[in-house]
Amino acid sequence: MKALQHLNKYFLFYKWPLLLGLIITVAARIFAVYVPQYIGSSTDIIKNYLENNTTSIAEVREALVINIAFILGATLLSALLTFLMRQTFIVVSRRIEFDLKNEIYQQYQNLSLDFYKKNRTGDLMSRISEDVSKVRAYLGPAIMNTVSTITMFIVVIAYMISKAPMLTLYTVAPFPILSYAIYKLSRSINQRSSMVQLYLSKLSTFTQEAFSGISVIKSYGLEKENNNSFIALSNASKEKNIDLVKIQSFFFPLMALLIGGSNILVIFIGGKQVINGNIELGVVVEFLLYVNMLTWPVASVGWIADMVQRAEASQERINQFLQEKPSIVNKEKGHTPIHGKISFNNLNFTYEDTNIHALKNISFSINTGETLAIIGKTGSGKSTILELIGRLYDVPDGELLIDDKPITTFNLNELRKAIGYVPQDAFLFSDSIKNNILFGKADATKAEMIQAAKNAAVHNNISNFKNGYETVLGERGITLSGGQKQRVSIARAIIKDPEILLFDDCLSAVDTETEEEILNNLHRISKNKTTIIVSHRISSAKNADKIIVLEDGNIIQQGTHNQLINKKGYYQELYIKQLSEKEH
Ligand SMILES: Nc1ncnc2c1ncn2[C@@H]1O[C@H](COP(=O)(O)OP(=O)(O)OP(=O)(O)O)[C@@H](O)[C@H]1O
Repeated sequence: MKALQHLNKYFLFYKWPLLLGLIITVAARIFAVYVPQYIGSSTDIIKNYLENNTTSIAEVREALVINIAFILGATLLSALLTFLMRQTFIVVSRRIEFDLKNEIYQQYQNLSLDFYKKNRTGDLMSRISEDVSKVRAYLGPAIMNTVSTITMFIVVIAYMISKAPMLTLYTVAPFPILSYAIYKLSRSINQRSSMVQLYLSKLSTFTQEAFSGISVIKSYGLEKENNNSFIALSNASKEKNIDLVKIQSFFFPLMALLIGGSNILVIFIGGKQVINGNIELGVVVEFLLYVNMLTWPVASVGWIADMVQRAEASQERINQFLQEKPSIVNKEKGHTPIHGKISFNNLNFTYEDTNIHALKNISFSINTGETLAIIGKTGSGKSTILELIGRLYDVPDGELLIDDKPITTFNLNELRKAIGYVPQDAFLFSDSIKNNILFGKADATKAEMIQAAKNAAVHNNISNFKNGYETVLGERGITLSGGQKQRVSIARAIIKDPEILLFDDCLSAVDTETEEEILNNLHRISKNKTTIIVSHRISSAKNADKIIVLEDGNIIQQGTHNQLINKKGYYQELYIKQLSEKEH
């Protein structure tokens, strides 16, 4: 139960509704207990009338009517209170579920990039959905049923003992067996339903992949093979479902068997006591009703025990993530204005997970308002430089200075607000183009949005869509071409009007003419900004104030375009190669 202690703060927060729920539950159960008493008493009234005939039929009728009125009243009150009981406990459990999901999501947002590298997306999703659901089952049904069962037990058993102690003993004797049997059965059912869930998620992952990659499947003519794989998976899933149904079918027969056993005991032992004159017939009737009334709570002890165990395991998984500390810590909460000078001094960087030494003894500097181009073969460390400037990773070896101060001395939020970053794989949300651009600045005006799109040379494309900026992208909407995606992503960075602009090979999918147009626009709007352009193309780099050439994590050349084309080396070779490609 240690992991579940995390939920205590929520219990404390919702203590009043929970206390109310407790009072209501106790009251509901007390009223429910009255019903068998009146039924038992009515049986005795009829029995006495039939045996002795001392009372008149009018008196019997009157006594029965009073009893029926009490039965009705107690049932109605108990039903009303049971309704309120659910309203309090279940509603509180839903509220805590909501709070817990928010807590987890907020933690996900705070955690650094390395956390996402270490953990699979499916795992992140299942902890915030399935695990929270299991914890919710503990918060709602489990606690509600526990309170209800305990109350019912105390009230009913105390009453039964006061009426017929021996008969009570015989009546409750099979209960532990019932609880244990249901516990075992619930465990088995839950294990099997976990398997069913697992196969369900395998099936949905499979179909999702198949649909996303449908063009590959079709172009390779693999429809049949794909279909067969689906059938195999689907069959396995069906088997798991059948396994579950088999064990589920035991549930109600087992309950019926155990209730039947208890009923027989009550009739047998109670009947003997009635014959001996120890108790009235009405008591046997009452006990029969109590047995049936207690069966579900008794069964639920086993069910709840399993539910709590599962909730405990789930909460443990949730706590694991909640206790993770972000590897990038914001030490500075105050205002730290950024101008945009960036310096790397003897910087080394190794990715912890792969142990790849991505940057080796890197030193360069770029002043506010200047443009730096980074050229280099694939895997040479270009993106890593940009990620370090965005402080997606911290640098253990060497210096990374912004405005001549260590990057860690800046308020992390302000640093990231000061950066407009266009990643290599332009990611757009399944939302309208407008919202995708405004992601960079939520309160931007329409004119600002259009200007950003014009600067990114994508305004004309967007205007040609039927719904213009309202065009929805992604699964529900249209698919943009690679170049269009890149340009919307550039517009998103530009609209932010940041001090530092980082472009990671984001012009690779646009033609050279459009590239030229965007670069000219950037040159105009980034006069006071620091701009870094990562590219494989000389055309993107040639106008930069400074160019560095990377190879295998080392700076192998640096200078201006004119200096570098006149020096033997990678840049000159690339220049000649791309020049001749252009001419052909
Ligand atoms: N998140 C990561 N975790 C581990 N290793 C990484 C990670 N990102 C990059 N690397 C490795 O670091 C090296 C440099 O990668 P980087 O992405 O910086 O190169 P790049 O020059 O931008 O390449 P490209 O032009 O293909 O984008 C590569 O060997 C790469 O495999």
